[in-house]
Amino acid sequence: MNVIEAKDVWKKYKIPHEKKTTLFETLYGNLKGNTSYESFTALKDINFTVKKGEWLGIIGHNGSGKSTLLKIIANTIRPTKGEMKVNGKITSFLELGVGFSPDLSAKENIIVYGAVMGLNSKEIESRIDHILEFGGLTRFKDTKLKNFSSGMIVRLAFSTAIQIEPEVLLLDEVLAVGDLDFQKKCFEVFDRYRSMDKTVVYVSHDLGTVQRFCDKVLLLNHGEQVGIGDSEEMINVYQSLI
Ligand SMILES: Nc1ncnc2c1ncn2[C@@H]1O[C@H](COP(=O)(O)OP(=O)(O)OP(=O)(O)O)[C@@H](O)[C@H]1O
Repeated sequence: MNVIEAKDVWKKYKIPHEKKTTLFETLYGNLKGNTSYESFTALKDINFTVKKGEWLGIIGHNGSGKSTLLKIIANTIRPTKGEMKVNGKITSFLELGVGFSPDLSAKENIIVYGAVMGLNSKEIESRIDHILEFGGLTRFKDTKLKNFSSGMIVRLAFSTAIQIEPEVLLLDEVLAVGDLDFQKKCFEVFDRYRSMDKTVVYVSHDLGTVQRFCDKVLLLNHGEQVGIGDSEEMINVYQSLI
């Protein structure tokens, strides 16, 4: 069964030409209607499928369109052309951090997120301690998120996401924010996910983990799909582009 299906997906962004630095310039420019836009194509004709239980890696240089593609899968942005179909309860790592509220404590954010993901209060309660422990954040359970470092927020986001156990998980550079201890814990979870038939889309510059965990890899270059296939083969193609 295909969990994710991308068909002829294109994404174009509109980039304003003039740089407006003040509110007056922005309003005045808009009134005059003289803002000109340039179209930038971030993704060109992307096609792939991901089956249940498969791990798809997405690799490519900075700006090649990886995060844009992940956002389209997560349905936070829409493709300009084409179609992205997703079957299953999806947790986007990108969205998760964004959904957190800075004025709530770590514990309160977990409760809100769990409720949004459809868990009842008993199910949430039983997971809170483990989530905080996994993220190394037990001491900070009553601290408001606005007092967290960006790394702590990402750790809380990831720990919450994996405990909620989504069917499809989108991961963007999760390991980049953690220390070695956190990375080790992530690998344990990744191993568990692989044995549990979870579907994962993993965007990373860390080619070692991509090769270790992904069944297949999509290589992007300047928004174009260079290829999709065997992880080792695609990593070799990527390295030959450098
Ligand atoms: N909202 C936006 N408006 C205009 N251009 C954008 C927007 N978001 C992304 N882009 C452009 O689209 C291109 C692809 O960006 P994207 O973030 O998807 O790349 P990436 O492969 O994830 O990069 P990185 O490896 O640096 O995270 C970049 O050139 C970026 O500047």
